Amino acid sequence: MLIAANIIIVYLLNFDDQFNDVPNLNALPTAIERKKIMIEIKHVTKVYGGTHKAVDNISLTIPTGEIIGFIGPNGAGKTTTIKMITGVLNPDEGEILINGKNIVTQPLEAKKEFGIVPDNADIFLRLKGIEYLNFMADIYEVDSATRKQRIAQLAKTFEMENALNDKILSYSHGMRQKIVIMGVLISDPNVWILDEPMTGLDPQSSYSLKQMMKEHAAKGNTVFFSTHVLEVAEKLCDKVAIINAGSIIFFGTLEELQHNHPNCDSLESLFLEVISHA
Ligand SMILES: Nc1ncnc2c1ncn2[C@@H]1O[C@H](COP(=O)(O)OP(=O)(O)OP(=O)(O)O)[C@@H](O)[C@H]1O
Repeated sequence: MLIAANIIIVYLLNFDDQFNDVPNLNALPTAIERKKIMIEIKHVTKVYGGTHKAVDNISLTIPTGEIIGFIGPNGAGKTTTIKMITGVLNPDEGEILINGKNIVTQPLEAKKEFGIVPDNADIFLRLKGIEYLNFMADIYEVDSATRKQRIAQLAKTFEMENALNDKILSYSHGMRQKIVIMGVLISDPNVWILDEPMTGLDPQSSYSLKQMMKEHAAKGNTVFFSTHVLEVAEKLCDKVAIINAGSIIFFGTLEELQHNHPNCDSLESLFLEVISHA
């Protein structure tokens, strides 16, 4: 009896040791999942034209389960960074891993881990919306039952049901943005990377997208998006990364940012303060 009790105690102690930083055992799988690192940017530099350092030795570690806002003034290096994360451009120095896959040396494996909404939604203009969605579903091997269900759901969310049989060429800017977002979401990637995703969206679609971003992160996934709209970043993000002239000048929570600058009462004033001292 005593031996059995000892075995149970030793087991419980070891169990507790393994998870001693997890406060709630009911939340165990999510807590462990959230410790995973999804995007690792290590000492990355990009030089245009041999001389212009658009991105200068930046490092960011982005875990799962969080929404990260990427903010900075015009020309700071946001799009260049996003293009390197997604394999559109190769860094001149450093490396980028998406869920452990190197975007330069393992591009096919790395690209399966994320979906990208680029800043320019003018793509595949000669295709009909539905053809584009099926094309994206084919690339990511989404089976027909799943794609049918996702297309119906996304079309409803973004109020695009009546537009899917029209050519993308005939769409407004906002509708083009919506079809690109739908094309990304159809494969349900773990990591969402979005470059200025709210631009051109009407209030309802913008609201829906923000809700979807929150739900996606709450499920233990990662959302990384650039924006100039600081109110959006303020309300939506778990953390912000601020880039200025190619360098990361802050990465952390808004509380941490505010702690460093107690006189500022909004992300806008914090942002202006940080940029002015950079
Ligand atoms: N293809 C290119 N060739 C040369 N220079 C470039 C190229 N693309 C960007 N740049 C320069 O690199 C810098 C960073 O540009 P980038 O587009 O990454 O900034 P950004 O933060 O996304 O800006 P914005 O908020 O205005 O979209 C800028 O000085 C820009 O002029």
